[in-house]
Amino acid sequence: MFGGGFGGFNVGGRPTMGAAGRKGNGLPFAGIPDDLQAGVAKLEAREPDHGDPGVTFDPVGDSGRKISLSRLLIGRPGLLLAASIAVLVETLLLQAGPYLVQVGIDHGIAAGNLRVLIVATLCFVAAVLLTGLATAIRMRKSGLLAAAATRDLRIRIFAHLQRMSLDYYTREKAGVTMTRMTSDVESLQSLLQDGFAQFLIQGLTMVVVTGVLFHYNATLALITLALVVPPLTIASLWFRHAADRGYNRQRDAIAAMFADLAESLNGVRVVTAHNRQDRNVVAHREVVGGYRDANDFTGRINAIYGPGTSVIGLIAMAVLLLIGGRMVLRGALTIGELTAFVLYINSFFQPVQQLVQLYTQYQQGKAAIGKIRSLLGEAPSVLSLPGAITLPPVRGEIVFDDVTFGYLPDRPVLSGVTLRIAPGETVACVGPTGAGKSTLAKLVTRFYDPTSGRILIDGHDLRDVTLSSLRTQIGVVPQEPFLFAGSLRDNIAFARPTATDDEVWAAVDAVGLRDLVERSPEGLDTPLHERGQSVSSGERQLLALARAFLAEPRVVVLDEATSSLDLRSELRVEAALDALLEGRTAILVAHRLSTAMRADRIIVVDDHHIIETGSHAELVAAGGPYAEMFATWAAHS
Ligand SMILES: Nc1ncnc2c1ncn2[C@@H]1O[C@H](COP(=O)(O)OP(=O)(O)OP(=O)(O)O)[C@@H](O)[C@H]1O
Repeated sequence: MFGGGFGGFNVGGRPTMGAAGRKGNGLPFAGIPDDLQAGVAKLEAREPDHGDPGVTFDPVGDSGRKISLSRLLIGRPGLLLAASIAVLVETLLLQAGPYLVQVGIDHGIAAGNLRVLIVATLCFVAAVLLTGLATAIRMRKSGLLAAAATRDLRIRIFAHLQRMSLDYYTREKAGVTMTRMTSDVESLQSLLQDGFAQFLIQGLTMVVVTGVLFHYNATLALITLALVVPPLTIASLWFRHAADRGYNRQRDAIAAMFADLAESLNGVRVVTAHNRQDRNVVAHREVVGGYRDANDFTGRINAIYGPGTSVIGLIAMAVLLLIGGRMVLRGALTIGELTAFVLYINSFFQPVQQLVQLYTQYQQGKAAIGKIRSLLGEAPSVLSLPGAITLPPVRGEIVFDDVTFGYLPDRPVLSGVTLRIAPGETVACVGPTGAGKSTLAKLVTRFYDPTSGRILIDGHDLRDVTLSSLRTQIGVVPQEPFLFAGSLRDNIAFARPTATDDEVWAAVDAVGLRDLVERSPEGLDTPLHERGQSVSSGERQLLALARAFLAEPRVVVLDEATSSLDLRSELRVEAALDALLEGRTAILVAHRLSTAMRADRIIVVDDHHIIETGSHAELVAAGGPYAEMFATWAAHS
């Protein structure tokens, strides 16, 4: 849309103010000149219409409608009906060929009637042309059906992933999740686009051909079926069983391959720095080997089943040539009928061959839909309860009431924690590595729910309020700030995309980033690279603070970055922090005691508990663990 091209945005299909028109950033936007209006209208008319996806985001849960292949198919009844009619016409017309050959031979050639021969030939050509037309219509309609169904499915999976809680992402590898969205959805798409239509065509062809065979000669038809049906049934039952196993194995192998690839790509810097490339290649060879084995297995079973059914068919054809030929010699069958019979038998076996291929495709689709269904069936562990209320604007009192929590049920990280943070108070949380400081912060933002006990904000249990109303009032600055590919402005205004330029600049100024923005070639519109690779680590921290500042939360939860900054950057971050925390309730997970010292109160977390609490001066005077930590720190700095 125009929004993308001009950096502006689009309301109701009309371009509105573009990037160039934003205050303090180049020339004022004067609108589209009259002489360009016609061109713009033309371009707009050519913009693709993506239609209504029919999927809305519900933060509480998935629509709950179980997905199945049949539901995906009947989701667009109009398209399905059109495609089915086209399939019917296509199949019937395809079978007209051998009949017209028989008429041409018996009533044209054998009877010496050129007119009949010409009419039969013309009918043949007409049938071929009409078949082509029906095929084109069928492909178009089923293509549309597949594209629409998989688009909806992709949006539904994406919405579900947005809803999932953090424990899901800890448990599941990103690559496996990516497989659901890519290869799984794609195998469904190819099944919907071509697979089902082919299933219908080939199945219908077999029925029509069987009828025609009986019409020509019931004895010969019975002999044909007796010859082919038993071995074909046995072969198909074996194949079905083997293919089920094979395709599930293949899907798992693809997921493992994606998972390994995604991890290597995400960790490329560490891999390079630690010279792990060769070992990674060896490890990847293992997973790719697993995928090769899975493919090899399915290839082997296809190689047995495909040619096996071919051989059955061809032997049957040879036997029928003999039996049918004798009937012709006895005068019980005409040559034309025998020719048509043999041609029809060929069109009886071709569908069998095709159905083999389709069965494979069907297995893949079924395996894929099973995996997608179980993903969609997984409920987020943290969700807004049915009666949850909207959290009214808070003063910012936070209470931990006898809170126990562990990522694994039998391994508590925090146990019986009780703590009250007054509105506007800044509490720093210190303690040894792995003591549970970040966990405490994650509980306040309700990334996880306590195993027992309650966390209250202004007297409301976090579980009794909606997640969105809670999180709009809590600003989170994570230990490793994540920046998205997009402009500086998009990243700063991430939590409040509707913020005005003045508000964005105020946040920029509050964290002392004006220099960076003014130095950047396109000011606030300067694009940032994926994950903020194009800015320094200190700048990333400041941008994260600006983002939290702009969101104007009542409560700030800040997990201090552990990366060390030079003195100047550290002073800038500290000043930015002061601006952000001013007048707000704050929980700081402090990795530097210099940060902790600035807080109103310090809590020391160790051994699953809060072991000390008080101001810096009080704790130093108490001579406990904090005083010890402080003495060590002071001696080394
Ligand atoms: N997602 C998780 N799943 C399982 N265990 C986890 C998870 N996150 C953290 N842990 C474990 O919980 C404990 C507390 O972790 P936490 O991140 O709260 O420590 P911390 O005090 O913030 O440490 P640091 O100072 O290193 O940031 C650690 O033993 C850690 O291994």
